[in-house]
Amino acid sequence: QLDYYFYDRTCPRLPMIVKFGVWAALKNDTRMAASLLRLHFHDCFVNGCDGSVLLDDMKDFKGEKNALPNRNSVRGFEVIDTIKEEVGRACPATVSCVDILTLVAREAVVQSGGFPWPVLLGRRDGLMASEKAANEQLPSPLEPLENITAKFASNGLDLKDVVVLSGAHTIGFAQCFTFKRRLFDFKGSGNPDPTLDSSLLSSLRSTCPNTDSSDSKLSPLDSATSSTFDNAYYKNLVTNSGLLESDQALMGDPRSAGLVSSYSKYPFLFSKDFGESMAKLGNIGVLTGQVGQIRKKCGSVN
Ligand code: HEM
Ligand SMILES: [Ca+2]
Ligand SMILES: [Ca+2]
Repeated sequence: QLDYYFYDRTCPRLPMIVKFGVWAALKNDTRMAASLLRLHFHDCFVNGCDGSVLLDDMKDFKGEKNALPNRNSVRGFEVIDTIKEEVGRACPATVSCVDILTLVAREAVVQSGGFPWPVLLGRRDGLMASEKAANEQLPSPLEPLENITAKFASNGLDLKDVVVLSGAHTIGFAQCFTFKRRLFDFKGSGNPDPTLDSSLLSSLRSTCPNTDSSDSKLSPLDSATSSTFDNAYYKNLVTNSGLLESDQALMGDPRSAGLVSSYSKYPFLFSKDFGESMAKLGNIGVLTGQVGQIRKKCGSVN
């Protein structure tokens, strides 16, 4: 029921407004590309792509913004709100917040040097959000690949999608607390993670000293090219230079390691597969037809 031309007649300026809105946001803050891409992922993994992540706490439910994986971590809501207002001026009550977020995620990748992919449109905004579902369904960097793969599987995504979509970590940053146990006392061993390159280890230890006060310091997910959407993420994994445990864990299973190796050698293959997996991600649990609504403001239901 989604289609590529959904707003062609009703909002022809939509693509330009999204493009400009993302450009203006990245001009001030290149990291925002990563944050917007992640916001789309965190929406689609919790009750499908329905804009739930954008909702503030309401009278009858707690939103997802304060769920553990999101609190003090996801960002970019103001960018979505600004674009939504602009779209609303051009085409009142026409374009859903979730479609804007989906288009923004692609635009963020393209403006960071990645390739575009076709995006189906016509998703409608959901009426609720769930802090509990966000806590339960979003993957943690500390859980094993099997668990992460199971969370993807419950959204209709397979191991290949896990490997391909993890490539989103070619841009953006992580806070020290998300990977710190690799640096000092890995799983109670008293030693650092043996699958962490020693020169990366020493530079991470200087960014993230072994004190609680370093917990929110930032380190690039891709130490080679943190603001370019390329295949350097996979090259890093091949040389034990992934940042998160869940990143480096892709080398720990022969099936995922094989894919990592291919993407490290063939950037075009990565771009093609990334687009295909992003299209799958963007179609998870969508609302169409008369279900849901077109929100007036992305932070609240009408
Ligand atoms: C495979 C399981 C995944 C895990 C365990 C994971 C975990 C994380 C963690 C812990 C961070 C750092 C958050 C912080 O420090 O505040 C992060 C950042 C990020 N994640 Fe993931 N992630 C996963 C998959 C994905 C997917 C599928 C995408 C998008 C398609 C994605 C896109 C991003 C981006 C772009 C950032 C950087 C955000 C920024 O700089 O604001 N991640 N992820
Ligand atoms: Ca959602
Ligand atoms: Ca990169």
